[in-house]
Amino acid sequence: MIVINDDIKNIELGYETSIALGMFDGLHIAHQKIIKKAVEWANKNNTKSVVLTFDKHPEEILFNLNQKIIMDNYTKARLIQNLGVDNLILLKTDLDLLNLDYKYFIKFICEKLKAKFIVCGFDYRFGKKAQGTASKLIELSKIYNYDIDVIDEVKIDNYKVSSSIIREKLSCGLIDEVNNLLGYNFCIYGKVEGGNRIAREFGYPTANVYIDDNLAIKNGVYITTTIVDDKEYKSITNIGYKPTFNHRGRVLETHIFDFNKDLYNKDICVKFKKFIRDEQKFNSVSELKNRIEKDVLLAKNM
Ligand SMILES: Cc1cc2nc3c(=O)[nH]c(=O)nc-3n(C[C@H](O)[C@H](O)[C@H](O)COP(=O)(O)O)c2cc1C
Ligand SMILES: Nc1ncnc2c1ncn2[C@@H]1O[C@H](COP(=O)(O)OP(=O)(O)O)[C@@H](O)[C@H]1O
Repeated sequence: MIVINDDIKNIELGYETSIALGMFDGLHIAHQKIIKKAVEWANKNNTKSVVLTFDKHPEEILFNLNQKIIMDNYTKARLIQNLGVDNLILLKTDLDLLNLDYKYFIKFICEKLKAKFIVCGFDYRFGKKAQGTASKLIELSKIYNYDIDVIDEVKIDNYKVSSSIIREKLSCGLIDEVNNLLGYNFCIYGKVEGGNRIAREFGYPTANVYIDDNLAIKNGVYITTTIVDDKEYKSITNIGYKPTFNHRGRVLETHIFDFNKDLYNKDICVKFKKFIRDEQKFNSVSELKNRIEKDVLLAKNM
């Protein structure tokens, strides 16, 4: 998959495309439905599939909010790649982009990205003051000569599947419900970096991945599995700031069961199954070690 992260003015593709439009935070089942349509159309019509999205949440820029997100762009890109997409375009998101007239945005999609098929969700909005809508895309399809599909609201157990509901549930540690709405196990992809090398001394080495402060996931300890080199292992994972050590920066730390290999610089994927407890400040390393022992026992027996 080719990933383009640039200013809209600099982007142009040299072939006809089938385009999925959306923010796609979480890649939940409705998002997957939209993207799969674009991939199917591209395969049938011998064009390339494109996911066109923003590199930052528009609300963060428009309202200067510290907008919580389900996943970072790295994880999003890996999941989109797994759906068989040819190109991921992450538009550089600033006020200039968000203030573009919606007609300019459609012109860009048709002329620079050479869209022959466009698919989006029923509530997709774009352009200045969110004036661009699915019905405007339908209207303009005759002028620009592209096919269009608009995906209806998807519901599970009477819940509307939406990124904001998933964010809310993630921030409460409700992983079962999150996984149900996503249609897969919530996961974080990242590269393993070095830490303080304390954990191996007390018997629980942890692969460290530094993560965004604005990821919605609740800090704490989770039962997980970790994928290393395409193999999936059982694991236990802490997310947070390691208050026992006055650590700076938010980190995901995963201890993989029955595993003993160097993981530095490796790309891993941690899949979340269940929240066990909040992260705590312990008075000593031995208290922390005792608690981790209990967590591990619990995780192994589940
Ligand atoms: C299962 C598990 C639970 C953890 N719980 C906490 C916790 O409650 N509080 C805390 O400060 N650190 C917690 N940690 C993180 C440890 O502090 C961390 O692994 C240790 O400081 C070693 O860091 P290092 O990888 O930089 O050597 C936990 C780690 C694991 C694997
Ligand atoms: N079972 C395991 N789970 C996680 N990491 C492991 C495991 N076995 C070996 N390792 C290696 O040990 C490193 C973690 O050890 P640790 O003492 O916590 O060091 P650091 O502080 O640099 O993370 C991992 O990055 C990985 O390279």
